[in-house]
Amino acid sequence: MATLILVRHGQSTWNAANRFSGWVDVPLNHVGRQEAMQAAKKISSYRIDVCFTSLLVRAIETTAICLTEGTGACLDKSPVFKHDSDDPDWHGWDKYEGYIEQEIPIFMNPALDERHYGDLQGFNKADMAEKVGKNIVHQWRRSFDTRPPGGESLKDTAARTIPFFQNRILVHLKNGDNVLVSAHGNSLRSILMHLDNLSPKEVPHLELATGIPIVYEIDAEANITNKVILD
Ligand SMILES: O=C(O)[C@@H](CO)OP(=O)(O)O
Repeated sequence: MATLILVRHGQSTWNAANRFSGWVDVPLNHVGRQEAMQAAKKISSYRIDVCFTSLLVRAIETTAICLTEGTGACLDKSPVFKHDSDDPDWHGWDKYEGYIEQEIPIFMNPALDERHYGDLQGFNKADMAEKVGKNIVHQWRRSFDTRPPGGESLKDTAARTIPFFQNRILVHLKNGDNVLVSAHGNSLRSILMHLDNLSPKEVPHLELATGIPIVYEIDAEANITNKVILD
């Protein structure tokens, strides 16, 4: 038996500004770091053996905060990877009581990057809906096989996330390793569609909140025996 924890990164600066992000490497904002902290507390009772995340800092930073076991490490210093090195208060993780003894591998892979939003990246979602129509924007954002202009559909995203899940993540779960995956709204929607066996008609209704862990219990034959959303 193994545990798979999926968590969408905390709120980013462009989530707060309602802008299409995609592959634009925007960081968490203060709310997002607090959300990641809350996620860390919620999952602190689980042993994490291995992590997978994307190459985008909002997911990487969420992973790091999730591994602090809810101690609050690094919160006031984030963006944790861009702290001011001559900051007199900063001297690394050992400053925090939540220092983790266990070494946990973190694999960062572009297969888990958010869906590419093509020509929409950077634009405000409400403005775009005003310009081209709410239904078209909803199709771009939530349908399975409608591509945003110059971008990826959810189907395109699944074409990279599902093979990665099957070839790189599932092997750990079958070995009994507990896995944390911190990624993005749509890269995770494509994985949940696979795990929950959702149809292309059902998946447009699937929404993932920022920073809310979704926990699956998986047996040695890779069957899902339980699912819980820690909201
Ligand atoms: O802008 C994005 O990259 C995504 C996730 O934030 O937005 P949406 O939820 O609209 O697909």
